Amino acid sequence: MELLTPAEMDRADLLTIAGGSSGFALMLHAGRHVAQAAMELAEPGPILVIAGPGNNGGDGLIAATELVALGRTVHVMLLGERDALKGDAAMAAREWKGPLLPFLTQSIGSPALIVDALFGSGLNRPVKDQALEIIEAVNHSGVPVLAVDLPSGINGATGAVMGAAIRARETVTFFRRKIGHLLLPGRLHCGKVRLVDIGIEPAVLDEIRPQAFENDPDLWLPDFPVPRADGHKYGRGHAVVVSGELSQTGAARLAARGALRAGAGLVTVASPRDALAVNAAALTAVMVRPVDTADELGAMLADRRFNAVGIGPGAGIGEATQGKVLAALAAGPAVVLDADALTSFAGQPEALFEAIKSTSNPQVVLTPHEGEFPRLFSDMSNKNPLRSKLERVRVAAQRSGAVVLLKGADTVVAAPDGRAAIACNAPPWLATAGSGDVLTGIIAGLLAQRVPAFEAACIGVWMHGEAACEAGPGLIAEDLTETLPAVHRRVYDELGVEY
Ligand SMILES: NC(=O)C1=CN([C@@H]2O[C@H](COP(=O)(O)OP(=O)(O)OC[C@H]3O[C@@H](n4cnc5c(N)ncnc54)[C@H](OP(=O)(O)O)[C@@H]3O)[C@@H](O)[C@H]2O)[C@@H](O)CC1
Ligand SMILES: Nc1ncnc2c1ncn2[C@@H]1O[C@H](COP(=O)(O)OP(=O)(O)O)[C@@H](O)[C@H]1O
Ligand SMILES: [K+]
Repeated sequence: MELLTPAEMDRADLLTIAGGSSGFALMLHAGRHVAQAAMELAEPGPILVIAGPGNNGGDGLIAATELVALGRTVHVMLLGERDALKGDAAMAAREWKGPLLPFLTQSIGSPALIVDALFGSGLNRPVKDQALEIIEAVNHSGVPVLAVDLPSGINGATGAVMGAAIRARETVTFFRRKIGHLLLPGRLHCGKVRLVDIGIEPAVLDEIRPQAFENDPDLWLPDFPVPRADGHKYGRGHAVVVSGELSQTGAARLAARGALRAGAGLVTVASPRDALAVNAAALTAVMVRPVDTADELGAMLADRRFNAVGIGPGAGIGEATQGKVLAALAAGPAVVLDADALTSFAGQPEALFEAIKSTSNPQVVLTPHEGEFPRLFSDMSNKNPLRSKLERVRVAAQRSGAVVLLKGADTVVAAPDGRAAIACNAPPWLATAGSGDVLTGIIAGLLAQRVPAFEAACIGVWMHGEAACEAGPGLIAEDLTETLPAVHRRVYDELGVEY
């Protein structure tokens, strides 16, 4: 499903109003949904609504009015003067007939639930002074919080904490989720996100054309590769994984098994001769082939049946790996570059980007983690607080000409054309040695089945996260390939494919 920036949400609002609805009607729907969620969440006892000076506060005041009508005791605190409210928020304030408590930490007390309607998508600077004190006091109170639209203090476009932010039990948001609900740290502040309909027609999206999506099957289901009844293994592609030296061959084997489990018809490990015996002894369904140099790899890949290559896990850092990367890009299969394949171009990323842009096959995926990413995009590290992870990855994709996948709990995949997907299905136990190697292999396996690069990266990330959920806590990288069949079955169920 599409993800919106606050600016895109404002356009959705304006297009709806231009179509004949009123802004206040949207606010009434929003406030009522918030009240409904509060009824479900609150234990018996009073409910405190903390309202801010804009329309987020307006939603809170409608919710407060509705909750009283539903028989609850409600207290309201307002930041600023009632008379200073404007537009729809001023109309909402006229609906609230009760008193307003002073905007002080002492007013919080110990309610059954706090409705956080302080700031939503209109947050435009770091919170300070009174608002900051209230946010911190709410977080310290231990009272469950229901956030309206966004936990106050979270930037809806970036997920950043602007000074301080509410930690909510649940967040009710309207029409479509915002990017800040998925990107960290925002996601961690939202609790469960409840998406409600407030009367905005999905048709407005035809005009807004959002380019960010949640990475879930809705986004790529038609591209999911399913073996054909009349097919054979050669029809499912032949992936190659490049192995490192004798002492570091395990990473390539993990990737190779990932490629096979992702559905590649055949997988071959291109192994240095001195590591051939160790690779051959540890592999069964995966084949091995001696390859020491970039020239040898190029010669092997001249056989176009090898249609996808994964390089990087355990490859070794330096000129030898650089050469193999350039040989793979020149040969024309789809390519996924990870780990050492990326680090080998640290300080000279232009050579890599040039090779990517001049390849005859534009299906190239880069899969850095946050440590590797600035080695290629030095001005785009996560130390730069002005750019969100989404923006950083989009810039990287545009600059490199490749699909870029930046790993983490909120893995972002972006294509050079601006499309981007944010994942939120990976459990924390996925952060374990070798799990990234398996991801490289899964993507290579999908590319071998001719899934386009953006979709291959998205499907790979999603399946990897699901495989980790399936394996559960205690997961080691080897488990991921073994739980992938259950993940395939789940996608088959969604596609209605019998098995
Ligand atoms: N769009 C839609 O379709 C719908 C939107 N709806 C709702 O409207 C919400 C957006 O409303 P919004 O635009 O009025 O912004 P909002 O979040 O209330 O904040 C703006 C106010 O806060 C202030 N302010 C900002 N930062 C501050 C700071 N750090 N510290 C202190 N003050 C700060 C800012 O002040 P100013 O910049 O003017 O000084 C202004 O007064 C959205 O989240 C959703 O809940 C729904 O009703 C349904 C339909
Ligand atoms: N906190 C987290 N929650 C969920 N997934 C995570 C988290 N941290 C890392 N991951 C995932 O774990 C994998 C680690 O990959 P990587 O850093 O390449 O490790 P390795 O090099 O050991 O294989 C990536 O898919 C990444 O997205
Ligand atoms: K809020």
